[in-house]
Amino acid sequence: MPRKIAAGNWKMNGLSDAMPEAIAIGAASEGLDCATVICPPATLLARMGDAGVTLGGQYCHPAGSGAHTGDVSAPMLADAGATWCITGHSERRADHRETDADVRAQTEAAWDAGLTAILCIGETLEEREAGATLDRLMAQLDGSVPEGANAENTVIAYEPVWAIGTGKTATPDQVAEVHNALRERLGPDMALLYGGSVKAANAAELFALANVNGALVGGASLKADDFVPIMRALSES
Ligand SMILES: O=C(CO)COP(=O)(O)O
Repeated sequence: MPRKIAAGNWKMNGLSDAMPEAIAIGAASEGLDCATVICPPATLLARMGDAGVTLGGQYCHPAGSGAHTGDVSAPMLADAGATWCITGHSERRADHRETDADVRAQTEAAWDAGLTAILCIGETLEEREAGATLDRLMAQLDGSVPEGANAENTVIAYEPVWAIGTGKTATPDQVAEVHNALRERLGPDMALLYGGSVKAANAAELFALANVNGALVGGASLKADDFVPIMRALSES
């Protein structure tokens, strides 16, 4: 059985006054039948160690250290308290021109530092409208999932690019079609998360789908009042 995971991606949001949100999320996560992971900006990782929530990075450089100004490595994330790391988020693929090969190298670096990777894939609206969704996703898996990926070291997040931050959640049918194909491809044990405008109002119907094992949540993970109902819906699913 795949594990259930409610993951929050805070993206480039969060100053030190966000600590009470993390603490409230950590407190609410106790006793739930799912894992809760918050991926804050790197600047908050170390100080969120006491919040009682599992932590992840949002990206890691393929190298462990070196002359890479402004970057953060997987060992640094682990040193700051992270045990997870997002790789291949579409915003990084777009903003930083990260390729599948880059994502693959980052994922290997995350594993080497003992981090579990949340590896993201997703199609653009153009690709969906061209009927190329599954081909695109399978190509991303081919290119970015390293040899040796398993249910312990890797979670796959399906995030349609057109559903991120737009309020346009994929329909349950659209999510089911993709997740069923991912399940067939990746085997019975790997956790498959959906991401893209997940909120309390749509979480339960997404988690009711057979091959949805959780969510990677952006905007609705920033406040405990928004995220905790999503965590609870997953726990109860
Ligand atoms: O990109 C996402 C999570 O990684 C989804 O973001 P939103 O939940 O804000 O749409």
